[in-house]
Amino acid sequence: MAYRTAGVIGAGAWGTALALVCARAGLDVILQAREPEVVESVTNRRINEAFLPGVVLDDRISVTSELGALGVCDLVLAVPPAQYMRATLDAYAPHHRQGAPIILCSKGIERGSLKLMTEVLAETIPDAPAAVLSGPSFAADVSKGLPTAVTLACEDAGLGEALMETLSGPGFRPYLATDLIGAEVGGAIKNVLAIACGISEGRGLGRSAHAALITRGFAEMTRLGTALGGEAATVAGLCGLGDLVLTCSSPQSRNMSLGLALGQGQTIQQALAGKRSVAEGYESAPAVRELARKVGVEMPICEATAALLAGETTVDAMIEALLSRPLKAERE
Ligand SMILES: NC(=O)C1=CN([C@@H]2O[C@H](COP(=O)(O)OP(=O)(O)OC[C@H]3O[C@@H](n4cnc5c(N)ncnc54)[C@H](OP(=O)(O)O)[C@@H]3O)[C@@H](O)[C@H]2O)C=CC1
Ligand SMILES: O=C(CO)COP(=O)(O)O
Repeated sequence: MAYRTAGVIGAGAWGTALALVCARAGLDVILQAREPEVVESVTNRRINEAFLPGVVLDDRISVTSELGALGVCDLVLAVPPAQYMRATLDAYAPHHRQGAPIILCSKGIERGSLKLMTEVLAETIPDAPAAVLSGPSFAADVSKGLPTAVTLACEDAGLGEALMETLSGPGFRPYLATDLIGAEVGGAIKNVLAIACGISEGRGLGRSAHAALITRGFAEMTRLGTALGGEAATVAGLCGLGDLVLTCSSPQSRNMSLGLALGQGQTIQQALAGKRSVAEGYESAPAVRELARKVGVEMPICEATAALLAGETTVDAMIEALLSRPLKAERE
């Protein structure tokens, strides 16, 4: 089918950047924002001052506070912070147009249930065809039209191909996958690892430690992804390794910059004070730790980061604990 109208749920930086991607691909877009201030800013000034300042939005994008307005959409991108995905989809469910695919674009694991976003979707809007869009993609870069490549995962390869073609544009290249789990795990875990890399950077541990954290972190991500039924090859793609490299390498990342602040000696309260934007690694870390334990997967970097974020340890004790772990074979 030809998709004409896209709905975007969540007008944070990423939802707004993805609305631009859809508009540039020739779709009419309805962007749903929870906050009246965002609706006002987009309606009257054509910018999202709160979450993506300085970027003029395409005329094809209209904004609404009403989830019900998305009932006419041929496809929907869900982009709230992961911990709000369930409540958001529950509220949207009665309005959803039968058969319209939902592309999950948030990166995280639900606390409490320890569920991935596709599982949350299956429990809230069970009939909706699901896809996952994830990869190295800063909203600021994408909104400027800078070249970006992401993974688009969909179990129905035909639908995935249609979505890939619909969303692609000169600066935006989705690559197709069929493994939803691998795609989701990569995006969720890289945020926790980026906090760890930020801590290392903030503490001045050097580039060698940074490379070691990325590599051993990637091993953790792969172990969890495969234990949950995902494929190692997916985790090694844009949605996993690609996003890990991006997020761990740039203070432009909210997660890495949170880690930087912690490594430089700020408390968590100080590091998060006054921030409206979400650091998903902080939000998902307890769920990642619990899930790893539940499925019996060793994830020492994520465990240590979760412990620090929970106030159970200090930066120095965290580093000491990681460096004094028993020596072992690299492939274990
Ligand atoms: N920013 C980026 O570069 C990228 C972000 N992502 C992912 O996209 C997701 C959204 O992040 P991002 O757009 O950056 O978010 P931002 O930090 O820019 O904005 C915060 C978002 O939280 C929403 N929000 C706040 N409180 C609630 C609530 N109670 N219920 C529902 N929504 C709420 C806001 O919605 P509202 O405006 O309606 O208040 C807004 O969309 C995250 O999972 C993130 O990891 C993925 C790739 C890139
Ligand atoms: O997911 C992202 C880039 O792919 C954005 O990372 P941050 O949420 O850490 O800013």
